[in-house]
Amino acid sequence: MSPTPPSSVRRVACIGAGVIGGGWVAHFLARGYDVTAWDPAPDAEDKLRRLVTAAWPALEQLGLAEGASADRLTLAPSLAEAVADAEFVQESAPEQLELKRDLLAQLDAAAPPGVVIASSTSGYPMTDMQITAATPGRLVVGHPFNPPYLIPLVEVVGGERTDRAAVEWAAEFYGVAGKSVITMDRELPGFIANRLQEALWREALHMVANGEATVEDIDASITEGPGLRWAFMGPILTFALAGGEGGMAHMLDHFGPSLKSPWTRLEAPELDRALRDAMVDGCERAADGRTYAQLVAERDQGVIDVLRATGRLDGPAR
Ligand SMILES: NC(=O)C1=CN([C@@H]2O[C@H](COP(=O)(O)OP(=O)(O)OC[C@H]3O[C@@H](n4cnc5c(N)ncnc54)[C@H](O)[C@@H]3O)[C@@H](O)[C@H]2O)C=CC1
Ligand SMILES: C[N+](C)(C)CC(=O)CC(=O)[O-]
Repeated sequence: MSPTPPSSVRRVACIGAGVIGGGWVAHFLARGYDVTAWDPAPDAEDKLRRLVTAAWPALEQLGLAEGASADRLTLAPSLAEAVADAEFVQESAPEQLELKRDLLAQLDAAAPPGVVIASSTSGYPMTDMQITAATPGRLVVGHPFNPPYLIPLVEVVGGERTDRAAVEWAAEFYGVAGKSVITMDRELPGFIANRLQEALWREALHMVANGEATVEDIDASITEGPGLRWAFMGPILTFALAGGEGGMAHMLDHFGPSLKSPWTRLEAPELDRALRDAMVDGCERAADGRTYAQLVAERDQGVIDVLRATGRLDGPAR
């Protein structure tokens, strides 16, 4: 597969430098890689450098790799120049299927042979994105979580035409680069975590649309409730404890019937203007005057505190 073993990679290209591409750039810089970025927006370089500057204090707290420096970021004038000598490519362009198809085909044409190209897509199966690429075997999904420089998880999965070796190479590379990897052996829309998040998200939208709960109530129901447990113990093992000494068996026998009630609605609500406005207004109230930059700094410190408190600064919890 790739001409470079995962542990020898030094040069990474990040294509698309918005919220997630910029987060990947910050992560790879902090891990000591040389990073070349490309983004067609005229103000992309300013925004990217601002994002990296804002993230750097958090990254310093986590501990920078030897030689890591924000000065090792280069903005390339073209897509082809960005990937010309890359040893790994991370694509983070907008979530539009046609755009991703064209872009991945262009990246495949321009990147050195065998170099693995990963897409940050939040839910498209690679099978649907790789159809126009000349050598689709090296295209994988590497789905991160916001911000990629702090949230360890990456979900790795290939498409029908992806070589198994590319999936294995990507999983190993992300591990070397400090990520916590789940490798999936089949494609699911939304992968694992977004499928779960979407269920919660849909229920939240229904509650706001129907005036059943406010944005603030919904957020507090997670941060003051199950979210505290989920930071270190997953939802399934957590629920096993709900069965007391009887564990999951008692939990299912006791609460299984309520699954049929059902508590959830799970059909996507109509995202009409009224619901959109209610969500936006609710978030403004919840932000309570804090700017985007203040919220990012608060979130970053919160994630670091949780990682530290759960002993995960040096690797994933197991
Ligand atoms: N925002 C999030 O929380 C997460 C997003 N993702 C995925 O990451 C990808 C990027 O999303 P965001 O960073 O949120 O979007 P964004 O809108 O913040 O950034 C997208 C960037 O792509 C650039 N762009 C536009 N056309 C392009 C092209 N043809 N080639 C390269 N770059 C192009 C834009 O100028 C912009 O800077 C999407 O696939 C999304 O699903 C994945 C995990 C979380
Ligand atoms: C909102 N989102 C669906 C793009 C989020 C993700 O894909 C992962 C995350 O960061 O929660």
